Amino acid sequence: MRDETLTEPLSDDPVRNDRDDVVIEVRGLLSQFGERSIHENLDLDVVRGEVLGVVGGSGTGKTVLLNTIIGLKQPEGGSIRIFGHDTADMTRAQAAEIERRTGTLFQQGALFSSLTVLQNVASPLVEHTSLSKDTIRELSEMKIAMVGLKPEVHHQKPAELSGGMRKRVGLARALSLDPELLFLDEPTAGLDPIGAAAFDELIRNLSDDLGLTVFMITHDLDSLYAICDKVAVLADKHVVAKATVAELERSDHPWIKEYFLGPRGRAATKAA
Ligand SMILES: Nc1ncnc2c1ncn2[C@@H]1O[C@H](COP(=O)(O)OP(=O)(O)OP(=O)(O)O)[C@@H](O)[C@H]1O
Repeated sequence: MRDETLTEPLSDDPVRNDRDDVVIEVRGLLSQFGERSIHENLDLDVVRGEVLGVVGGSGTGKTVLLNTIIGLKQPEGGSIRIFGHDTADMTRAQAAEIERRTGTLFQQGALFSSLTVLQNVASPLVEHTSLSKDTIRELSEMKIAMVGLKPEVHHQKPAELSGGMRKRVGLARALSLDPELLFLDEPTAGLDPIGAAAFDELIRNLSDDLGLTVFMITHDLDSLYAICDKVAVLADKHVVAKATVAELERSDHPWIKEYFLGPRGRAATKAA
């Protein structure tokens, strides 16, 4: 159960929205590996058009939550609805439709090392559409330009690129099917502060321009302040709060307090 004291300083209902523009609805989620539970009774709503930051201590289950929402891990209990479809009860066609409407940037980029940048970005289009080769190439080139990469990279392999460029290629691939919903697992991890700020700005602009809903796991406080509309906090095996950073700064939860009001949190507040 959520700590009721936490709901006090936060807006309306911090975790559940009960609104019809909910894109992801998680209810009573139970996630386990063997006997060990990672999530218990976890509720979360992600609302259309919001950039949601997902934070929590190391090992609290942020990546497991993402993997469970996108269907890479089956939940042991509870329910998950994406675009109104219950993920436990979908036809293959519905699952394919959801895959087409979502894009994911995994923590390590998960690029195919033997393929060029262009081939990597094109791969979801090859898999999910019957477009001609020329159209796929043109669309992929557009996505590569959209994430701020030059045409010179088209024929390079991932290993020839910097970490920041690889992240951008991963983002271009995640955007290749024009998703409505984007999952990002620590997109700025491993980037220098300037590269991270540029990547943050890119995500915010994409969200604003394309109306994307973004689910972004991050440890990067600067990203939370710079681009997130709301932040969901994972602790004690569930989402203990979902609120704006300003609201979370007033929370009494010990982990949230330490996170936002500790030295790094204060530095990020000043910089924001
Ligand atoms: N395939 C697996 N088998 C067993 N345990 C797993 C597996 N995947 C994750 N776990 C465990 O689930 C817990 C949550 O892992 P997860 O990667 O979701 O944490 P996280 O919050 O994303 O952490 P970090 O911030 O360090 O990336 C960890 O204790 C991890 O060891």
